[in-house]
Amino acid sequence: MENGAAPTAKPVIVAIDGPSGTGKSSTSKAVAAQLGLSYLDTGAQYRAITWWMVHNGIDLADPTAVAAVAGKPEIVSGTDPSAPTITVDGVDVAAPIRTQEVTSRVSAVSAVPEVRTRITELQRSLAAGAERGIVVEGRDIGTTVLPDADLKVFLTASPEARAARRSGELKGADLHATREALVKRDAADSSRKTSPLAKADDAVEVDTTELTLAQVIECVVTLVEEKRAAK
Ligand SMILES: Nc1ncnc2c1ncn2[C@@H]1O[C@H](COP(=O)(O)OP(=O)(O)O)[C@@H](O)[C@H]1O
Ligand SMILES: Nc1ccn([C@@H]2O[C@H](COP(=O)(O)OP(=O)(O)O)[C@@H](O)[C@H]2O)c(=O)n1
Repeated sequence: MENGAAPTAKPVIVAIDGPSGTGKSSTSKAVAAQLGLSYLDTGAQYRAITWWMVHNGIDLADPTAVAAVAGKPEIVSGTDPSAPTITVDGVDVAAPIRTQEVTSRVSAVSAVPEVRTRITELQRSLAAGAERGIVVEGRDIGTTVLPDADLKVFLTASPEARAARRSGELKGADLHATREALVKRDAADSSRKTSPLAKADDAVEVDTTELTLAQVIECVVTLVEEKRAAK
């Protein structure tokens, strides 16, 4: 090796998909931080474009109107797992994209093919630029965005466990209402025509219902290390 430098490890690409509240964000951030990889929350990108549409008074019930402006907002994602960021036209939208207003509308916007094409391009370009590799979490990463990922994980959990986790986050939120909203969003995301929420045939499925977050993180880190060793 020239100058005695250690051989550079090949970048590793990890796709983590699954419905809401299965632990994708928490797991992906921790795995990326532990392994020195970049991290991309693709749900935040769909939330950001939805926020921009709401902010600009676009009629979200009209897919043609949404498609017509899909290329307008500039969405920038920071991929450091210890401090992920998201801006739209230079505005920090990390907080406003988590409001109920955005959460209840994001499935309608993310179902529009022109929106998906635009956001998918951004995701592929960020993944290609990640020098050490990246953990990308979402709904269609293993099936559509990065079908050649080194490792694909599909997280699941019972609707009850997922609702309990979510209402724990949204202080005071009604458990039943949270469960209903979550199941409704999953149904919309799974039934859309373009790139629905789905497990890739070659994804490892991990049911997190009875696992602690630490156990899920350990399981995924082990899977990544096995793949890395085999590269
Ligand atoms: N295995 C787990 N057990 C208990 N709580 C969890 C587990 N995984 C994640 N959580 C918690 O559930 C909530 C939702 O997790 P998150 O990672 O945001 O899920 P997702 O990205 O799939 O929507 C967070 O508050 C997180 O700390
Ligand atoms: N790869 C992805 C990621 C998210 N999404 C959309 O974005 C929404 C928000 O995703 P999210 O990951 O922030 O959702 P939560 O897991 O935080 O509830 C989803 O309900 C989908 O409509 C998508 O269509 N494709």
